[in-house]
Amino acid sequence: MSVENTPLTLDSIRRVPKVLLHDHLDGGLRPGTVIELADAIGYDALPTHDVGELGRWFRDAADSGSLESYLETFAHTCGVMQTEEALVRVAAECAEDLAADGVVYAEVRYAPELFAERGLSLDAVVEAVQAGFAEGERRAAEQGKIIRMGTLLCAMRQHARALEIAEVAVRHRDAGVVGFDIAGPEAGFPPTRNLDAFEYLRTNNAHFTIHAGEAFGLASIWEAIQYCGAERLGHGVRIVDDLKANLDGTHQLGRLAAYVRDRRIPLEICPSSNIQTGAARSIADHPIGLLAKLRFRVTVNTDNRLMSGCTMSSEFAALAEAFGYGWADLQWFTINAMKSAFLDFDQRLDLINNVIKPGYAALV
Ligand SMILES: O=c1[nH]cnc2c1ncn2[C@@H]1O[C@H](CO)[C@@H](O)[C@H]1O
Ligand SMILES: [Zn+2]
Repeated sequence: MSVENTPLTLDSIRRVPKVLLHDHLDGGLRPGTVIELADAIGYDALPTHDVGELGRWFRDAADSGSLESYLETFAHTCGVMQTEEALVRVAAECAEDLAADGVVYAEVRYAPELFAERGLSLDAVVEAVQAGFAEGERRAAEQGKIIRMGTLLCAMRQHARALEIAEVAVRHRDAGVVGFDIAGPEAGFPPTRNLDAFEYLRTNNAHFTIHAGEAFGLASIWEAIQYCGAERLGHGVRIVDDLKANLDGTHQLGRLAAYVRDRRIPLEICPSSNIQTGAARSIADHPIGLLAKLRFRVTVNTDNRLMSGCTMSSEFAALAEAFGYGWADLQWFTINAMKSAFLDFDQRLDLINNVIKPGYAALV
C-alpha cells in the first residue's frame, strides 16, 4: 500500500522513519526505572513509588505554566542518575524507546555536571552514557530497529561552567558527542554569559545549538545567533514576535526573522513542552503552524518525554490533527531535521536517501 493511502494514526506514524534533534536524557526516563534506581541508590525524595502515579506526577508538576517550575521536576531524575550503572541503564533504555517509536536518528542531550553530585567525574559520566547508548543501539538492532544515537552536552545557564563542559564535548567528539548546548532558566541568563565557551567551540570547528526564544524573547535569539554563533535554536518559537500580520493574511518578517529564515537556521520546536511552560497556549495555537507555512527550517521534537508524556510519534500525530498535516509534511519535518543534524554530511545524506525517503515512499 502506498503511503499516500495510509491514514495517519499513531500506529502508522510510529512505522515511518523519524529524526529527533532535541530530547533531554534526564527528561525521558521510564517512570518504573526512576523508582527502581531510587531504591537501588537510596534516593528517598520521590513523591510516590507507584509507577502510574509517578508518571502522572511528572506530567502534572511540569504542567506549571513557567519554565522555572517545569525545571524543578528534574531534581528527581537527576537525583537517581548519579552512578555509572544508572547512567548506562537510562541511556540504553532511551535508545531502545526511541527506536521502538521509529526514530532512526536521535541527538539526545544532558548536562554532565548534574550527574556528578556523588563523585563521578565529567568524563566518567560521558563514558557511561556513551556505553549505554551503544548498548541500546545493539538491543534495538536485535529487535530489527536500527537507530543511530548522537550526543549533545549541555552546560547549565545558571552555573558558570560552560567552557569546561565545552572542553569535555570536544574531548569526546570522536566517541559520539556531536555537539554542545546551553539549557536551564532563560530569563536573567543571556547566552552571552558564555561567550568564552562558544569561541572555544567555534575555533575547534565544533557544533552547537542554544536554548533560546522559549521563556524569553527575541533578544535571546538575537544574542544566540549573532553574538554566540549558534547553528540551531533550541525552541526558537518566539521568533514569531518578529512577524507582523498584514491585513491580507500574509506576514511581514522583521530583520531577525528574515535572517533566521534566509540562513535556514533550524528551529528545534517542541510543541507539548511549550504548552507546559506557557510558551504556547495549545497545539492548535502553536506558532509551528505559521512558521512551517512560512518555510522556516522547522523541526519537530519531544524535549522531555517523561514530563510531557509524549513521543516523537505522538507529537507528529497531535500536529497532524491540529494542522491537517499529511505524510508529505511529516517527511518534510523529518528531512529538515536530518539536514540540520550535527552528523557528518555524507551520513546525513545516506540516512535521507536510503532510510527516510524509502520509508515514507512505502509503508509495507
Ligand atoms: O525546555 C527546556 N528549556 C531549558 N532547559 C531545559 C529544558 N528542558 C530541560 N532542560 C534542562 O536541561 C537539563 C539538561 O538536560 C535538564 O536537567 C533541565 O534542567
Ligand atoms: Zn530542551
